[in-house]
Formats: sequence, C-alpha cells, structure tokens
Amino acid sequence: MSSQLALEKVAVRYGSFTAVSGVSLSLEAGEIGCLLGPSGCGKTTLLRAIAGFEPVSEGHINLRGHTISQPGGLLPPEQRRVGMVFQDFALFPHLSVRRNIGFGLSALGAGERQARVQEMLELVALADYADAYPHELSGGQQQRVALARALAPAPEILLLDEPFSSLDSELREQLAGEVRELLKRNGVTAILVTHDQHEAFAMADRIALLRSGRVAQLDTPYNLYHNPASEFVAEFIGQGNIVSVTVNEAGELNDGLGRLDMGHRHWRAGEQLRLLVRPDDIEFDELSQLSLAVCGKSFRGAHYLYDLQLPDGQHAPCLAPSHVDVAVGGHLPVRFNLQHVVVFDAAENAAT
Ligand SMILES: Nc1ncnc2c1ncn2[C@@H]1O[C@H](COP(=O)(O)OP(=O)(O)OP(=O)(O)O)[C@@H](O)[C@H]1O
Repeated sequence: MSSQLALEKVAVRYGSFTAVSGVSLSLEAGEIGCLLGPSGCGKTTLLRAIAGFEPVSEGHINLRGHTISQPGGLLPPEQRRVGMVFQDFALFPHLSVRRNIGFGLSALGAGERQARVQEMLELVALADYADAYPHELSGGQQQRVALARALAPAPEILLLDEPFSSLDSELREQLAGEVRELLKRNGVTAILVTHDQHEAFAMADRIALLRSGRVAQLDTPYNLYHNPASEFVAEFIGQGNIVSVTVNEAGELNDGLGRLDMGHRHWRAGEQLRLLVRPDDIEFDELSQLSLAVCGKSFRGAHYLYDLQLPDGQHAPCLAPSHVDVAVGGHLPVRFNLQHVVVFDAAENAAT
C-alpha cells in the first residue's frame, strides 16, 4: 500500500540559499504528522512545498501515489487536493460562518453544497452559529470554522500552519487535543507546523524535528522525549540539562550522584559521558546524603521546578512537590533516579 503523502529527498532553494535539503518522510492515511523545530529551520518552506506554493529543486513529493512536485514539474496549488488552515484562520469577515465554510464548494450544485456545509457545521459543532459572523465568535470557534472550511472539499491532506499560535496559551494544548480527536474521528490525514513541542505532542502521531533544513529525528512523541537521537533533539524537546559526568567501573558517577544501571553498557573506569538530566530524574529525598544548592525555583502549581547546582558547579533541574519549599540559597536533599536517564557519549554527541 502506498503512503497518503511521501516526500523523498526533498530540497527547496531560494536563489542560492538552500532552505531545506534531503527531507524524506511519509504519512499513512489517517495519520497526523508534525514539522517541529526552531525558527528558520524550514518548517513553513516544507509546508508550502507540499501545498504547491514552492517548487522543489531536488527530490519529489507524492500524494496518494501521484507525483505532485519534482524539479521542473509542479501541480498548481488549486489542482492539489490539499486543505489549509492558516495561522490567523484567514476567514472572510463579511461572510457568515455558513458562507465561509461553503466558499470552496462552487463546483457543487446548490443542494449538494448546502448539505455539505451542514455536515461540516455539525462536524465542528457550530450548527447554532451558522449565521454568525467571524467577529462574533471566540478564537477557538473561529478556528473550527477555518477547519470546517478546509475540510469541506474533502482534501486528501490537511495542512495546518501554526494553527494555535494566535490563541491564548492556556487554550492551545486543550484545542490541539480537541482538533486531534476531530481529525482522528474522521480519518483525516494532516500535517501540522509548529515550534511548540506541547502542541506537537498533543496532536501528532509522528514528528519530524527539523534543524537547519534537515530532519534531526523523525519519530513518535514518546521516542523524541525518551530516546532523543542527539543532544540537539534532547535539548529542544522538554526540559532538562546536559550534565558531564565521569563514571567508574561500578557505574557510579562522580560526586555521589548515583549509579547508572543500563544493563547492556559496560562502563570503562574514567569514561566521560554526557547525561540528559530531566526534572523527574532527580527526586526530593529527605534522607539523602546528597544536598544540592538551590540556585532558582519556579512555582508550577503541584510542584516547584528547582534549578540545583551540582558539587562541581554544573546545573540540574528537579521537580519536587510544592510542599517542599526550600529558599534560593538553601539546600535540597535529593536522590538521582537514573533508570531512564538518556546517555550521550561525550565524543560522539549521539545517544547510546
Ligand atoms: N522567500 C524567501 N526567500 C529567501 N529566503 C527565505 C524565503 N522564505 C524563507 N526563507 C529562509 O529559509 C529558511 C527557512 O524559513 P522558513 O520560513 O521555512 O522557517 P520556519 O521554520 O517556518 O521558521 P518560523 O518558525 O520562524 O516561521 C530561513 O532561513 C528563511 O530566512
């Protein structure tokens, strides 16, 4: 079975500048993918290439087995069965919700169009707002109109360009989860662009983390977090500090930080490693011999996120229950819990 969408070694250039290169990824029907990465890494460029707004200079893009982009050959955007939801939703302010949703359906007869609009209104739970105008709706409702409008012509793939960025940050993750449910229920294949990993995690089945126009890792949200392929991925995804340690033959780390228990690894005495220490790898333990200086703390509701200083001056984060309230400058007794810690070879900068 061929993929719904397949990119094969795609490169996009702006003049002599290569914005994206060597990007291969595919999505099965009904799968939700995400292009994630820092500003300027090429996310929008790739989305525009899939939509047909940018030509590819190398490689090709296939949609349901048909090549829609290759060097020198580009199926125009209006002939691709691609739906788009833009950052600002791009609704027509002078048209009602009903007419916004029906806008791309001019090829249908009046009866069919009306039925399809009604179906879309129900899909996004806005049937009661059919005659309202965009300015009368909340941000989340406007986004659902944009989604309904993009889905109305039954595209083969839906492209979402930072679809939550104009919404209140409190709402974003919740909406990302809701949109995911809606797309999943309807078997829609989609690609989301975002620089926010929480949105990516809440919405995507698989994420391509981009760095300087290349895929740094293409993986599930779980693996990106727990098995990052490089320090770049580790540092981009989630909180954590990279800490350099020396390990002895027994797997013990310097300064009494604990013991590595990674079964398959045989440590060499004196070996230098770099650990990705996440806030939940260090636990408050009032009986511990190891007390670390508190350099900073921030309140997170049920927890404090502490910034701790290790004996050799490096920093590490610790998430402790918020009743454990130690002032900056004080000391927090902790235990390293290294069962799941990610280990990088100091020399290779790649996870082992
Ligand atoms: N039309 C253009 N002409 C020349 N260079 C461009 C053009 N559009 C984008 N670029 C460059 O290509 C690179 C990738 O840009 P792109 O907009 O795809 O990144 P992005 O990951 O979407 O960033 P952001 O999150 O800031 O939107 C950047 O270095 C950018 O400056």
